Amino acid sequence: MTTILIASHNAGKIADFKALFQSYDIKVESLMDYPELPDVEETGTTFAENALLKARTIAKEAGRITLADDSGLVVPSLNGEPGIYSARYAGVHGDDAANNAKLLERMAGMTGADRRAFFVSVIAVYDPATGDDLVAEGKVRGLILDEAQGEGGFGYDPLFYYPELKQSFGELTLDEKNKVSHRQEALKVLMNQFPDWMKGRKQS
Ligand SMILES: O=P(O)(O)OP(=O)(O)OP(=O)(O)OC[C@H]1O[C@@H](n2cnc3c(O)ncnc32)[C@H](O)[C@@H]1O
Ligand SMILES: [Mg+2]
Repeated sequence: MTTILIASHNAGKIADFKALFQSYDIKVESLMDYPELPDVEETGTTFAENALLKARTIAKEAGRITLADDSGLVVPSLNGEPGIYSARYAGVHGDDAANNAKLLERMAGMTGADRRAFFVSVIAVYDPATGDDLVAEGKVRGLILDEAQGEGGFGYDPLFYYPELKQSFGELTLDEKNKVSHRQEALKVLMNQFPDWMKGRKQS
């Protein structure tokens, strides 16, 4: 079976990809499986720059085709916050509870259309043998709730209300989220546009 390396330490994101890649019959490995690989500092100013930075750095270190996702929540009424800083919005990287609390605080008093938000995922793949890369983007629109709903998912999922299903992402199962999420859309675009890339190449 083909295996793809995902340049991520985020358990929630990795779980999303493991499930998403099942339909392509591709096995997923991540930085959790390779503690010797470095942490990549996200110094880019856009999701795409950071996704490419992570994919390229790890691909070169590992000597393998590598995929990275840079993603986040964008709230237009907060001028795009938390955006590329989503994982470290409240200061500590990966502290979901603190990030969610900060978001609610920043949105206190906002109602109606001001609570609109969207998730973005930019996925980059890099081939260290050729220097080729691929980039694709997905988005999903929703509203930020006044308080958390549901225990599922990760990150901002319990605060992200998805009107089409009348539930928050935190209330959805992994499979339900993976049918509509920004991440599945980005991956679908990537796989449709470049079928040879991951479908055809034999890894490991
Ligand atoms: O860089 P890696 O190691 O992949 O892990 P990370 O958590 O730092 O990942 P990002 O830099 O891409 O930051 C993404 C943040 O955006 C938020 N986020 C992204 N996708 C999400 C999703 O599907 N559900 C909820 N929150 C999400 C969440 O706070 C993530 O930590
Ligand atoms: Mg990160």
